[in-house]
Amino acid sequence: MTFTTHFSHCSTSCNDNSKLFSSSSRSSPAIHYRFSGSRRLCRYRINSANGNPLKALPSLPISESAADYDYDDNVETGDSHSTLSITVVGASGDLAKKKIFPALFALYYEDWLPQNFRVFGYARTKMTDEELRNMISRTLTCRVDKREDCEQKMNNFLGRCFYQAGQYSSEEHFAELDTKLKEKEGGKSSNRLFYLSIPPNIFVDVVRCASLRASSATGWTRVIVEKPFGRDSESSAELTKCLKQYLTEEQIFRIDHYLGKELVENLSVLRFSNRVFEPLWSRDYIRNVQLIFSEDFGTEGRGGYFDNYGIIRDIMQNHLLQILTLFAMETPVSLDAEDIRNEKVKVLRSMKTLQLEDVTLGQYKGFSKGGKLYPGYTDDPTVPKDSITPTFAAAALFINNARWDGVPFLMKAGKALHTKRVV
Ligand SMILES: NC(=O)C1=CN([C@@H]2O[C@H](COP(=O)(O)OP(=O)(O)OC[C@H]3O[C@@H](n4cnc5c(N)ncnc54)[C@H](OP(=O)(O)O)[C@@H]3O)[C@@H](O)[C@H]2O)C=CC1
Ligand SMILES: O=C1O[C@H](COP(=O)(O)O)[C@@H](O)[C@H](O)[C@H]1O
Repeated sequence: MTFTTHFSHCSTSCNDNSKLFSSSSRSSPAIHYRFSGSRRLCRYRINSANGNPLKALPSLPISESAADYDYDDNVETGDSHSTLSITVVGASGDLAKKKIFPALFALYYEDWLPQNFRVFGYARTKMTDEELRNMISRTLTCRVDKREDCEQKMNNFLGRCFYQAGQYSSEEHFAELDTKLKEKEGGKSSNRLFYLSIPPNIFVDVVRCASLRASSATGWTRVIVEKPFGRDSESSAELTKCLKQYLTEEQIFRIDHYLGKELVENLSVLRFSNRVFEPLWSRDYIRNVQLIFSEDFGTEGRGGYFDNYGIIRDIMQNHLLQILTLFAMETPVSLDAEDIRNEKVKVLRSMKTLQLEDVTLGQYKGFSKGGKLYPGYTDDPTVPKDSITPTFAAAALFINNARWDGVPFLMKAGKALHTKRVV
């Protein structure tokens, strides 16, 4: 039997970050999960009723004038005495546009955010508040089965979005951000969340500037860090060391959004709660395991990040490796995060070091089809013309343990391929 894993497209969800928006500080762990001023407990998983991704409704028409939005400037937004300020650092980028702003809106739409929240975009690109709102409004969607008030909710959400331009290594610019945050927080006790939607090589600069000049003096400050966590084990260790100069471990939330995908989440349940599968889950019945990530679009302006990392660091080392370890691990003592992590580490330690002859690399070239021109990787203006960064990689990995000895785990990942699918 060949085991090929099918992954559905992403549902909006976070990993085990249940503490992310909670109002508790480290000294009061007992009240984790409850939003300040919120009516409900914080679960913040935003699947539609049938568990499928939130479906798109027509986007809000692009607003020409600021008057279209329900502005929130210093308006009392609830009865709570505290506020939540979410700053998306790298707000002009791909991840922010495609996933973070839509996910924040989904949280708001579903009533999972505290009453007094605001969203701030921060990046080097010059933008006004209105331009940020117009950019965000193009990506907002509502659930199909709950369309009521969708447009109104979008307007309300957009009215709570603000923008501050600045450099990532400038303490002065983060002090300006702090002034803006304070102005909108209106003297209330404030919790602050910084979402680092930027290339990892600038994480430390941002954390330094944000913690020295823009952290909350009256509530908690937390930071979400996106994969990849460094370029190699040395830079990853260095990154952790640097982050810890400014933050405690409890303030850092590392994200790999593939762990929030439905099938990935269900993998352990399928395996460990189903007695049919467990005896078949080994070299005796599985000839090979294939993990395939295929996108039908290229970098499209993301060269600033992608070209320094390439497809192995962008997809394989994190998303696909996480799935591989979940697939291959032994039964954990419990489904607690720490027990699962321990089993995953054992798989990684049993893996044979990857040999160069077991890897194939490639880079997509431009071509034309049916009169349409498809640009190559180095045609992207954000990519250096002489780049040799791989956009495609295939590798055969082996796990030297009793269960998987001799079974190849075939990983393939590529951008600008024929189809979009993760299999
Ligand atoms: N895109 C996606 O779907 C996903 C991305 N991620 C992760 O999110 C992070 C950001 O990715 P993504 O948004 O795609 O990347 P982008 O290339 O879109 O970069 C985000 C923003 O960072 C700034 N930036 C880009 N390159 C540089 C650079 N070399 N130096 C300083 N600033 C730079 C730019 O803002 P400005 O010029 O305005 O300052 C840009 O808009 C990465 O760690 C990635 O792994 C994780 C999951 C999914
Ligand atoms: O982490 C990343 O993931 C996206 C693909 O995510 P998906 O949820 O849309 O499958 C990828 O495009 C991007 O290069 C990478 O940084």
